[in-house]
Amino acid sequence: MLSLLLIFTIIIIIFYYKWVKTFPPGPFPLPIIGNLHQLATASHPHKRIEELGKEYGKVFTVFLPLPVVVVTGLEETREALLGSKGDNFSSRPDNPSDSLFMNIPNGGVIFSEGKQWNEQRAFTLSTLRYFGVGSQIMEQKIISSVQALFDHFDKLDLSCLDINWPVHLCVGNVIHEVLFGDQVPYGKAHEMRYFQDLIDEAMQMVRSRASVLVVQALPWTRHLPLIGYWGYWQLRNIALELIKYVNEQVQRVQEKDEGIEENFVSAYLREIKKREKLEEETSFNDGNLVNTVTDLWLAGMETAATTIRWAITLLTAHPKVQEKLAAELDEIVGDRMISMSDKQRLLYAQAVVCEIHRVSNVVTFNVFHKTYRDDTLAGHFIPAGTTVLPQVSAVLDDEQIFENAHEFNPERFIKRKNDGIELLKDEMDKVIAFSLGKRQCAGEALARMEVFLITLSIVQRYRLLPADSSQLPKLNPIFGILQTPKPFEWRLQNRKISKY
Ligand code: HEM
Repeated sequence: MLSLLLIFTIIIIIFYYKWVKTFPPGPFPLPIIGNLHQLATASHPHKRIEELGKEYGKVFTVFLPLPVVVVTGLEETREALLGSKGDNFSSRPDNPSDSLFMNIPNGGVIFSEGKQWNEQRAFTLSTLRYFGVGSQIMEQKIISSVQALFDHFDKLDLSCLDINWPVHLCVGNVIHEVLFGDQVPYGKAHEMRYFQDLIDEAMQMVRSRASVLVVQALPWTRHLPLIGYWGYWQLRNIALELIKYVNEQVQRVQEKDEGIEENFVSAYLREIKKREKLEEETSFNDGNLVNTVTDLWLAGMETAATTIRWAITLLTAHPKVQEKLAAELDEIVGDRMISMSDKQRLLYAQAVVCEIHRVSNVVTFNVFHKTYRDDTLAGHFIPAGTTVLPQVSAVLDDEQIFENAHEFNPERFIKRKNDGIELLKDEMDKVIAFSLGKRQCAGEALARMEVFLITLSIVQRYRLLPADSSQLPKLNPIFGILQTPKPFEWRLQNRKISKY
């Protein structure tokens, strides 16, 4: 009996390693746990992934314990996500931690796939455009949020303050207005503050708990006591609270509360009615409305706000870059409000903002993709249904692409000539912070406008200094779902009295 069991186990192991060989090579996996032991014990799993990329090439497989094909090279990411293969690499795997924020199965736009995703994404992009993303209408919304931030600063002691929360609310208000039609005044933002703290708590849990990784790898463990609670249900409860807030906002729009302008939710409600009349199968319904809006609210607030916090941190740590940037703003914009139409003349600012996106590198792990059918990548066979991780953070950090990648150096995107400077557009295109192709960030145009206008408006108005002049901000990040800067205390010095 024992020898039969042994033979059976050996056969299973032989088949396991034959199956392992059908994927691109990577670190040696163990049966059952794959490479989990190598990643779960790393203090920063996404950095460990980057290191593996150096060992095994730009396309390799880690078993968690199911295979994940990791792509860490720029050319390989372009091959997978752009051109003829782009469609095939655009599906999403069904993963319990990715569905934490789902209100209905396959709901929303970030983690859904197939026809439902197609419909939600197309509607999201066209509605964001309709509400002015990429035009002066959105510019006005952003500037009015910046103005509210400055009015708030005017009431504070600027000799020592933590700008984290005010900046979050400034960015949060832009997406709040797009989605729900109004902004939240600084004096009445207790509820938003509560949700911000809740999101921070969730990020902290994901960062510090091995149980989260265990549930992600072995979804059935979420039904076990303790591991399930720590690794899934506690996070799910936070997600449900956030979904409940979005639900209340949707109701406010439905009941047409006073002061609410035309917004994403009202456009979505109209779309539901339109599709009902057509009597065709559709993913537009109340459940998906809440799901898509939750996706946009969370993705739209956290990533852009964190990038702007990085901008402020990096510019404080690099006073020469800050002063050069302020000088360009003085020369080209002067005292008036900055506008997107200034962008083409603000060449140094463009290089600085591009370097901010690269160095802040906020998305630690990209969202998983999945292939629909068999394919190849960099000469490797990739079977249908394989989970693929286009690890954009590894590209932004790659020393072979960006010399001295760990340094904040906007000059890398600039060619100096006798009569001025020229931007190195091909180099800037390598900063793929928003990923590429069919799944490329749906809020990219909005995020770029926010980071550009908010960062530059702050530098135009204030000199960013450390509250304690003997201490510059530390640049080693806190790793979590996002890579965030460490808390810091600032002194803001008015460069001049603003005229707007
Ligand atoms: C600096 C800020 C931002 C960064 C760095 C960023 C980055 C990303 C990345 C890396 C992805 C995953 C792409 C992939 O699957 O390969 C993504 C997806 C997404 N982002 Fe952003 N994002 C930012 C801001 C925003 C904003 C402001 C919004 C909303 C208005 C937004 C909405 C989305 C959505 C809806 C998706 C899912 C797209 C899909 O699966 O079709 N993001 N973003």
